[in-house]
Amino acid sequence: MKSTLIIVALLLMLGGCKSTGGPTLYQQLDGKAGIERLIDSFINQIARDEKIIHYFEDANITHFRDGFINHLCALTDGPCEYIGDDMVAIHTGMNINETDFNHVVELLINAMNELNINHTVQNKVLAKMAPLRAEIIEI
Ligand code: HEM
Repeated sequence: MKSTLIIVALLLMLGGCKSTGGPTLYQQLDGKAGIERLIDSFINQIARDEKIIHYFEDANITHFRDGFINHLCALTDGPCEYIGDDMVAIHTGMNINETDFNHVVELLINAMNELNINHTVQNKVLAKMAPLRAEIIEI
């Protein structure tokens, strides 16, 4: 738990770094099919989590799934254009605190572990997401 938080904090600082050459992160995640598997596992994690599920009480899960898949595809340099609302617009009013944000990141890590995604790739995914936290926490 503690080490996860330290890793997330470090990744926050690394968030601006770009990789050069080689397969895209999208390809390393096994493309669209891999991202779909990951988000399905992530949604299962959220559904089982008593601390987080209440945020999703009024959410349309199919819409959330499609939006998150598309967003992650674009974020990992895949062939997608995210056309949903921006992160601030979506999360405004949810009052997500830092603890819950970190917990959701842990659920995503659980999902990546469940799918045996290697830790180098996991860290790259987290590094892409870390800069978004300011657009999501306590807004
Ligand atoms: C870096 C972390 C996060 C990212 C990248 C992210 C991204 C997204 C995306 C792409 C969507 C769907 C957009 C669409 O409608 O097309 C979404 C929806 C949502 N997110 Fe997040 N999110 C993050 C963290 C969180 C956290 C920590 C929570 C709650 C604790 C949360 C709660 C929600 C909820 C409830 C919705 C559904 C809103 C609705 O449809 O009514 N998100 N998020």
